[in-house]
Amino acid sequence: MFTQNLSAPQIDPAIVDALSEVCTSTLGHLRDHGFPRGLVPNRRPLKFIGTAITVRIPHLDSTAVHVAVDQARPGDVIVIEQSGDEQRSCFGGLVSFTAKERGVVGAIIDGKSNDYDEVLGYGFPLYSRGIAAHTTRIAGIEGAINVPVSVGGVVVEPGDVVFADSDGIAILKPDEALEIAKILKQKEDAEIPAREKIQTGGSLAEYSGAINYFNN
Ligand SMILES: O=C([O-])CC(=O)C(=O)O
Ligand SMILES: [Mg+2]
Repeated sequence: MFTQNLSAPQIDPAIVDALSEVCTSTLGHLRDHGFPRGLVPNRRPLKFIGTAITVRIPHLDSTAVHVAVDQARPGDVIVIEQSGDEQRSCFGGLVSFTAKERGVVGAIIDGKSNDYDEVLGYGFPLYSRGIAAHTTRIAGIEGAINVPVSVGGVVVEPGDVVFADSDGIAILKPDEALEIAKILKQKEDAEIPAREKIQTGGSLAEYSGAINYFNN
């Protein structure tokens, strides 16, 4: 069975601008959910922020990936669940080439990727569970586009904000993203005077508060 829902509205460009100033791991200091686990980037440095187009495929059949990538919009991120099959690749050179041509800014694949050198040559950034020669096929079995999916233990809904950089991936809701970006910027800016103080003999443990736990 194939399901195809319309793509969700795209995220406000102000979200992309605000998040491009900050790091995913700054959010990691502040909360514990929304970070897909076990996925690795195909290059570093890397950074992309965009609107999730989600795809769920069964282990063998990447029919829905090809259809979704064809229909992607500039600024989208393709987010793929492989129904628990982490070993096969559904995303190689031609899929990456097409995605890039459509203006897709990156991909998150809860499976492997292939055509490593070719994808690198296109400069197309993606996160996956690594590289594999064992791939999916166009088998016409089943698949779903723009349904909630699970990647690296995180539920991603169509229209969610995908915020990825060299440190990892964070999945945000559009209505929280601007406020989060502001908090992350404040936190990162606070490190500027801290670095200056440390250079002149100041204490890291005092800055972080760690010292408070060692005062006997
Ligand atoms: O065709 C696929 O599904 C994967 C692949 O090798 C490519 O994208 O070039
Ligand atoms: Mg190929």
